[in-house]
Amino acid sequence: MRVTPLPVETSSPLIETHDLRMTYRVGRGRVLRALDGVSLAVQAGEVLGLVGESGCGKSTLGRCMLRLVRPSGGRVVFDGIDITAMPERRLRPLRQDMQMVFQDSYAALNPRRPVGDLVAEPLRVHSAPGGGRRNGVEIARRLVELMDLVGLPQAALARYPHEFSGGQRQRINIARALALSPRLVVADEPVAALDVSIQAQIVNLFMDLRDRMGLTYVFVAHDLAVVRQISTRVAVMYLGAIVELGEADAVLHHPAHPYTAALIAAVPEPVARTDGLPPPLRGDVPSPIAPPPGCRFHPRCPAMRDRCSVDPPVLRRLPDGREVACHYPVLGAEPDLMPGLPAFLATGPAAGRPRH
Ligand SMILES: Nc1ncnc2c1ncn2[C@@H]1O[C@H](COP(=O)(O)OP(=O)(O)OP(=O)(O)O)[C@@H](O)[C@H]1O
Repeated sequence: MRVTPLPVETSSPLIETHDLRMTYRVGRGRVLRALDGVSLAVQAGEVLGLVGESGCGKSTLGRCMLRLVRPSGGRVVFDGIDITAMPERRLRPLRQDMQMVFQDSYAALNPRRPVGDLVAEPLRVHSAPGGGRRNGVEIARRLVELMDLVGLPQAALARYPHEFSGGQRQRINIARALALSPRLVVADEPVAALDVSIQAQIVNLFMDLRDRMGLTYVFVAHDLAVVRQISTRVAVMYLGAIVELGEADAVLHHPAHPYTAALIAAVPEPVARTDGLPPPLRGDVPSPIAPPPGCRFHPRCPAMRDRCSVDPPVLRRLPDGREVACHYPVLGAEPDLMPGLPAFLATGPAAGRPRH
């Protein structure tokens, strides 16, 4: 099942980041750049899939967007309001509109409290829409609605987290995240820890809830099949930066950045293309403490040329509307359009790299 794009407002994005930076001091005066200038905008009703290898900054970006952490630089704007440096007291009412679902379904749930208590917590902590506290009857009614929404029986409310399977616990986490009817949900690898058969059910639940509640998602996942199923647009990250951003079908069927092409090729059963795929990625992601000069992907890139090792490419718009940070984007990523690709396929990056 593919997601049906909702009518997207083009005027003002629900969430925007501008040149977002997040650095961590990691000892001996060294600085790790987890985010190095990320700018993007997500319109209401969109599902933005965030993909990239482990450590490229996906979770950090999600956390900065929701201001669970304060970025080191740049701006985060939610619904037109700059929340970058907003104190917690002022952020509090906005938090109802922005929720997160995490990968570990167990960690977020206190094992000593029944599900009803856990899901009711945000309803008790935050005021009702008209102001004032919700009473017991209102909370009980909302709990029943939420169980129905996420496909759990009402009896689940009286049980404890350990009595549920991973998929059911993730449904409980989703119910909790949706309790206050948020507008934006950042889901950080929400199905990665689940069995494949259960993954599909939870992804379908996310899609169904998005349609029913008009939600906007930022969906972090390393699994491209999942991302393709749910996303309207996709942002591909590498070492703290976006390297490709565009419509999901365009990016995943016709990758323009060699890194995107390589990620797709790394999927055991390709999600999008079955012919002439470029090689799976070889080697590890370099350290974000000392990223390579020029294009950060150049040491692993099968299409690398001299310029790539000295001149950092900026994200620029291609004629089809997508944005790509590559000096030599390859629309379609056909092997014959990407120099060095067949050799890379056979032998790996060092031998396959074209000589200039
Ligand atoms: N609190 C922290 N202190 C130091 N470094 C951190 C901290 N949080 C994240 N990092 C580093 O920032 C970089 C980006 O991490 P992040 O978790 O955002 O990546 P990711 O793409 O979500 O990876 P994964 O898929 O493994 O979760 C990594 O190099 C990580 O080690």
